[in-house]
This record gives sequence, structure tokens and C-alpha cells, in this order.
Amino acid sequence: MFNMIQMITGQSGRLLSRAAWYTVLEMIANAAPAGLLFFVLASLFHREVTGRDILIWSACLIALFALQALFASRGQIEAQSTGASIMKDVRLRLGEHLRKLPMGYFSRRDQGDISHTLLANVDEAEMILTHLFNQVLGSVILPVVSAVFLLFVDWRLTLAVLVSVPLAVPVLYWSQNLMRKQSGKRQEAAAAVNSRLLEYVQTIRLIKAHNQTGQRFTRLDEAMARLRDDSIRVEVVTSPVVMIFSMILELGFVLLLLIGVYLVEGAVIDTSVFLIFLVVSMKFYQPLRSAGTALTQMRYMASAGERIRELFAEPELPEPEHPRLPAAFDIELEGVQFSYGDKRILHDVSFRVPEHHLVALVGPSGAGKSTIAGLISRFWDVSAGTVKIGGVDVRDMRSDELLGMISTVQQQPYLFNESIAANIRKGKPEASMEEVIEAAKAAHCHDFIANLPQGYDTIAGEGGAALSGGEKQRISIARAILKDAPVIILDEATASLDPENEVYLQRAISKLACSKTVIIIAHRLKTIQGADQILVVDQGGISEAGKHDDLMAQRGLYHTLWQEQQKIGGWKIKSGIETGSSA
Ligand SMILES: Nc1ncnc2c1ncn2[C@@H]1O[C@H](COP(=O)(O)OP(=O)(O)OP(=O)(O)O)[C@@H](O)[C@H]1O
Repeated sequence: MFNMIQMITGQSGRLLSRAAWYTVLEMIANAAPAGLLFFVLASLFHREVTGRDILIWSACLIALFALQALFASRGQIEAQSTGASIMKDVRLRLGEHLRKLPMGYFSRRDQGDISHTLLANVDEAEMILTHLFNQVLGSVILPVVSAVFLLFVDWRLTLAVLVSVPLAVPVLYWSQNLMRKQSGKRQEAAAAVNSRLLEYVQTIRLIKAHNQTGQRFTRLDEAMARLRDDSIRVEVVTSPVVMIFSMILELGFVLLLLIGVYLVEGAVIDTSVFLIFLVVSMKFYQPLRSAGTALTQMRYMASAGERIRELFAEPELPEPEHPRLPAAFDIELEGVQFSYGDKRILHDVSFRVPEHHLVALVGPSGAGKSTIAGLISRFWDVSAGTVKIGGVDVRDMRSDELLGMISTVQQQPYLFNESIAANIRKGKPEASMEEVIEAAKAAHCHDFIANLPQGYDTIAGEGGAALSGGEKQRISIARAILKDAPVIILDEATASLDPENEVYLQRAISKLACSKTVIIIAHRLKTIQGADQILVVDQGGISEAGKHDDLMAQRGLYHTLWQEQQKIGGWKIKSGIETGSSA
């Protein structure tokens, strides 16, 4: 377990050694009154006790209790501050690690599952460092100190006290095994509840719109019921075994009683010795029982650590040993193949986007256009072939440098729950307010922002909830403009815009294209009619390539798509019934 803690924290357990030393001192101070008691009992039985004696004993006891309290609080503060700062680093390292993972990981794993690891599991692992570690240590040291003391008093009775320990340890081991098996299931159930809750909150609008509250709530309800059952099972399965451990341990006390009475009766030992054993044995069994419970709890927390360890073990996208930087920004895909798991998406994609050109990717839904864009940003690595920018394979560039040279505007832009100005500044954190406004003007969102009650200081809401789809889209375009990266990828960026703004935006995009390499993914073919080159993605490859007029003349898929869109463009709603204009 300590190996795992070291693996998760990336730090040696030595960091906690100060806390451990305070716990050792606390336990010595805790056990010391027993020594004093021995002395008091011996005095009571064998000599006259004076008032001065009582005063000295009381003073010693008060001093020992004060020391114990001092060491306990110092140890607790030390463990708390060390554990919390270790886990702060773990949280940061996890965040950094997540950023470096291929996007495939996020497709495989549920968002709620990942957030459960980042929040609940990290908290549980922190609990080991801040509380359980000291608790277990103290619960083991106090019996050890007590046993050493008893050994000096009488070895026969000490043996009687100790004899139950080796019998109880296998039961403790058994409880640990049971907890290990059960805790994994409970962790999974807790992560599932987290996922369902997240899904419920994120899709609450959709659920209401489709009146699906019952159905979605059933999924949540089922996940919660499973968590309840697994939580109960953890207790039902492990508690009796922990109880058996305690009972076996306490058998030592019974043995002590029998042997003690026998030895006192036979005048082999003094009554005061027997009494001291009866009192001190309490400091032996009680902490060991607590250690059993704390260790079982720790075993549960360790399953949280196991989940953190698994997340850390996910391989990051490999970084090049000798990173290169491109001198130009043309983009070239050569023989690219790509699969999501077993599902082959791209069979053989080759094309070149010359620097400062605007190339459009069009094609049926699900053909692989966004996947191609993701491969250029190296969200995933290709299965075969190469993706190059300025003649340099993207795998030979450092990922932060690669991402620094690309501005992407996604189909569904995400805005942070910060001011609009801060959201635009994500493109260039050091940008002045003038630059932010300039970018907003270029993306044609300045007017609507200026008309908001708090203007650029308006909070966008979680994910941009306080803004319309078109407004979010324009702000994310402003962000990309401010970033001023040499490569721009617009993935259905104009999808949420109304026709008037789309015209403005087309102008802004055309302006950008003069000095940038632009890849634009669009469904509405009218929006990319003027592109330098149009690539039609179909069935995992590029089926047609050329300018609009060339492709129309070819009368292939592009022509068909264009014709269909022209027809749809003429459709209108009459009396609530859709009819074609040609009808
Ligand atoms: N993360 C993923 N995991 C598994 N399959 C995926 C993933 N992302 C996309 N796909 C699948 O890959 C195929 C190509 O998806 P992609 O998003 O690249 O298509 P697209 O041409 O951009 O579609 P659209 O025009 O509808 O946005 C689709 O069949 C899609 O279901």
C-alpha cells in the first residue's frame, strides 16, 4: 500500500516522517501514565503514601497529559498540512496528465467516471495521508510501547497478553482481502452514480424538452440503488470479520485473567503487578482493535488510490525526443488511416493544403471530417500514414507548440464561467482590452457584447449557458482570431449563425485566410463555395477534390449534395406541413 501511495504522490513517505515522529512521542506520553501507575500501586501496597507523593504523581500525570495533547495536535497539524500539500500536487499532476492523454481516452471513459477519480478518489486518498496513516501508526505503537513496558514487569503475564495477537492477525488479513474485493465494486457504483448525476444535470434542458424525466430518473435511480446495495454489502461482508478479529484479540485478556489469578493465588506475583497488567492491557487491546478498523478503512481508501494509479498509468501521447518546429504552415496528409478502437474511419486519406489557402472539407455526416481535423491537431495519432505541417510530422513537434500554432473553433463551442473578455482572452492571455475588442469586432460580436448590461464583464455562465448558440459561436471565433495562430480549423463554425451574421463572418474568415492556412468543415455548401479547394470526404477517403465549379462539372457526390441543399433551401412551411417548392 505504501508503494502505491508513493506511486500516486510521486513523493517518498519520508515527507510524513515528522508527523510519524509526533505520533510516536504522543504514544509514549500516552503509555507513560501506566508506568507511573505501576509505581503508585507498588507504593500503595508496600509503603505509606504521603500528601507530597500524591502531589508529585498528580503533577507528573498532568504534565504527561499535556505532552500527549501537544504531540497529538502537532502530529495532526503536520499530517494534515503535509497530506494536503502532497495531494494538491497530485491534483495538479492529474490535471496535467489528463491534458496530455490522447482524446481516445475521453471517448472510452465516461466524464462522470473521470470526475469521480479526480474529486472523490483524490479526497479519499488524501484521507489516508491526513488521518488514517497517523491513526494506524498510533494504534500500533501504543500496544508496542505497552508490551515492552509489561515485559519488564512480568514476562509470563506479558506472554498471556500477547498470545492472541498472532491468532488474530490472519483474520485481519482476511478482512483486508474481503474489503479489497468489495471496495472495487463500490467504487464502480459510486462512479456510475456520479456519471448519471452529471448526465442528468447536463441534459436537464433536453430531458424537459422531450419530457423524459421519468426515463432519465430511472437510470439515476438504478445507479443509486446499486450504490446503496454495494455500500451495504461492504459493511455486511467486512464488519463481522473485523468483529471476529476483535474477539480473538480480547481472548488474550481472558487468558491474562486466568493466569494472573493463578499466579497471585500461588503468591508467585504481587497483586499490584496483576492490577497493573489489568489496567495496561486496556492500552494494548483497544488500540489494536482500532488499528484493525482503521486498516480495513484504509484498504477501502486504497481502492480509490488504485483508480488514481490507473489514471496515471494511462499512456500519454508520446512527446518527441528531438522536437522540431515547422518553418512554414502548409498541411499535408499522406496515406492516413485511422480507427476508433476497432472501427476503421479513415482508409487512405491524402491531400495537401498550401500555406495561406482555404480548404473546405465537405461530405455526408459521419464521413470523418472532424476526425481529420482532430488528427491535424494530434488529438489522436494516426494508425498509418503521416500528418505534416510545414513538412514536419506532427508527432515530431511538442504538443504544446503544435497546439499553439492551431486555432480551432468547434461545432459546439464551450465558454468558461468567466467574463466574456476573459473567455476571448483564452486565445491570448496577455492581450490588452483593445486587442480583445478588436478581435470581437472582427468576429462581429462586439455590438451584442457592448449592448449587454455589463458589456465585456458579463459572465458567460457554465459552458456559455447565459448566451445563445450564435453568440457563443462568435465569441469563440473572436478567441481564435485573437490567438492569431497560423493554422485555423473551423469545424462547422458558422453552423449556429443567423444568415445576417453569417455574411459578416464569411468576410472575417476570408480576411483571415489571406495570411493563414484555413481548414473549414461545413455542411452548408453555400458557405464554402469560394474556397481555394473543396475536398469531398466519403467512405473513409477523399472522393473528389477541386473548386466549386470543377466539382459541379464532375456531377459526382458534391453535385448531388449541392442539388439536395438547393432543394432544401426552397422548402418552406405552409400551415404546419412541410412541402417542397417544386411541389
Ligand atoms: N470518439 C469517437 N469514438 C468512436 N467513434 C467516433 C468518435 N468520434 C466519431 N466517431 C465516429 O467516427 C465517424 C466519423 O465521425 P466524424 O465526427 O469525424 O464525422 P463527420 O464527417 O465530422 O460528421 P458530421 O458532419 O456529422 O460532424 C462517425 O461514424 C462517428 O460515429
